[in-house]
Amino acid sequence: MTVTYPLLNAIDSPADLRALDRKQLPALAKELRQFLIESVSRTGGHLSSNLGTVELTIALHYVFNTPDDRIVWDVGHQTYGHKVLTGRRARMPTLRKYQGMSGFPRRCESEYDTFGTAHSSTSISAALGMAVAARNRGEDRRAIAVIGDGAMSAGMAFEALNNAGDMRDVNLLVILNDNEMSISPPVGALTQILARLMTGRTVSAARRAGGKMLGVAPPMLDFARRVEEHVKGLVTPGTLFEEFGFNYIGPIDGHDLDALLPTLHNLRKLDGPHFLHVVTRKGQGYKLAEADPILYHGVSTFDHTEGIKSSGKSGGKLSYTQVFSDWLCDIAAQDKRVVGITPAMREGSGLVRFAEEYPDRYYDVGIAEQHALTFAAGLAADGMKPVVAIYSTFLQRAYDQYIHDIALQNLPVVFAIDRAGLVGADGATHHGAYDLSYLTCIPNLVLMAPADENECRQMLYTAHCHDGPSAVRYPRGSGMGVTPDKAMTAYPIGKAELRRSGKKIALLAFGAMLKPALEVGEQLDATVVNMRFIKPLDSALILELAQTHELIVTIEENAVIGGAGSEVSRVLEAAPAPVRTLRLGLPDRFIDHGEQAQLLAEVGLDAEGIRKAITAVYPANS
Ligand SMILES: Cc1ncc(C[n+]2csc(CCOP(=O)(O)OP(=O)(O)O)c2C)c(N)n1
Ligand SMILES: CC(=O)[C@@H](O)[C@H](O)COP(=O)(O)O
Ligand SMILES: [Mg+2]
Repeated sequence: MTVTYPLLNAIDSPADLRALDRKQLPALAKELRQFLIESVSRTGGHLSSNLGTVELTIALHYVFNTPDDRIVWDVGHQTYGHKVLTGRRARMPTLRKYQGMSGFPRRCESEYDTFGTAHSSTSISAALGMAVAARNRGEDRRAIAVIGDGAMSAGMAFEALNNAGDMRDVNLLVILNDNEMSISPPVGALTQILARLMTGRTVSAARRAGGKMLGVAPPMLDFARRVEEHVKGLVTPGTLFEEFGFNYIGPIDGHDLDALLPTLHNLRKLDGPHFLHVVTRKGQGYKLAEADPILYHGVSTFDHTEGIKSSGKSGGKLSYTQVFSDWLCDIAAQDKRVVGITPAMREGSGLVRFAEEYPDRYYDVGIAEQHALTFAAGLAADGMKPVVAIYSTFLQRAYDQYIHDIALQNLPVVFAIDRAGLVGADGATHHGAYDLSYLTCIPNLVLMAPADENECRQMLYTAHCHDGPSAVRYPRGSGMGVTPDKAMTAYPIGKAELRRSGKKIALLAFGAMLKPALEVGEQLDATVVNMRFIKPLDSALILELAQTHELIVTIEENAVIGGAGSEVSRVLEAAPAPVRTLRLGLPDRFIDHGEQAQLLAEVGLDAEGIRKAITAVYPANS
């Protein structure tokens, strides 16, 4: 059955939307929701968050004069409706595809994408900047931050609230999109405060208590009422946000246009900082996503009439994440000191099984990477063996905590760094492109990159055995398909593995780059080394190869600037005679979204690209 979208197909900009009669908006919402289900089921992407913000997106573009009024979408994974309504409906089939539309707002993509997001909790800071710019230039426009309850748990959001609440003459609207859900089940005290408000448990409990006292003398009843008001004042987030200097409104139903439109119209006329609390359901309008918003948070292509089939191993191979998941449970069984920590990425980082088997040793700290690391440092300082499971890109947010709280104190924290290298569809904001550069320069770290799934398991064990900070960085998805050995054996620290002996050229491969390096090594009859350790490097082997080869090539899926190759060059300074080097890695530019294989080919890190780069500087068989 072909679905038609008469209202949606007539909207090429918010001006077209604003020309509609408001009575047409519920029908538009129905069309937009169905369009998103159809489109995202064909391309993959973020689904349940987008379904939960259909009415809010329509209401915002209907009431506010976008793009003059600025909307900043926190995380930005919920902006597919925004993109459709701002002239990009026809581009939805290219969503997150190579050279197609981004899955997040991007300033270069549209004037309606006022700020690039994807890492969470930046929207209030950015919107405040825009609001101050408007005030300083005497422009009458509004800045609106739309932030989820998960993103609200990050310290940066409160830093911005604290700063904004002090600026009475700035027109800023913060909209909390509260669906009681992050990617994993909600955690933290803020969740409790919001939940209490929304269910009204505390207030109605006080009211019931008051009711029971109906039979008693009026003074007591009055006292009960005062208790209720006091309790309500204490627990409502309105108090929390009003203490920050905001005028708190809500909670209102974020799917009810009859509530959203008048509220936003009124707020548009008010000056100063305001905080609107809307309640939505993640996955709204698609029963399967409503029932499991986490499963439908980020989806691959699927048949939306049947829903997602259970996601097992990809193509029969274990993913690196699954290797980590199994290892963590195995090491936890052996060592009671082991605890697992995630900053709100239980599913993505592979902690679901650990959370089920070791609930009292599992910590989801919310979207709070900085806190996650120093929390781990505190645990390690007092004899525990914390394992922080974290995406490479999100580790960037906790860089000083890594240096100041863990490395400087030489504390035994294990980092399981997932999504290292090019991640694919999420693009430039999510590639794990820099961890080898930003970690190698810090003292006290043992830093490893596995060539396959078995090495991943053994390296995690090596990290566990090391008495100091240690990290294993591995890519998104599966590896060579090598089944991990059940037995866990620690590698000798700083020792590489010679995989092929050849002539003249030596290829030093880091991590998953071993696979293409072996292919090229065969073609060029080159020596191939599985380096295993980025820190400490196997300097003895490097210097030995320098004396028997004419060209040393390093290959890493990390920025070539400051990466593993730079460290090899530094070791070669001690070589008795100079040797030619060639460093291959990610170029000094941001890499957009696409399939991982497409992106590796684009940057010349597939076998063909590596071979071409070598023969360009060192003609084959010369
Ligand atoms: C700094 C950072 N850490 C982790 C993530 C991964 N992440 C993407 S969406 C999300 C949950 C966001 O929850 P919420 O703000 O409530 O939005 P919802 O998905 O519920 O609409 C997380 C943790 C991120 N994007 N940025
Ligand atoms: C929006 C966000 O940051 C996460 O949803 C991220 O897209 C998850 O990435 P993976 O799909 O690699 O787990
Ligand atoms: Mg949420």
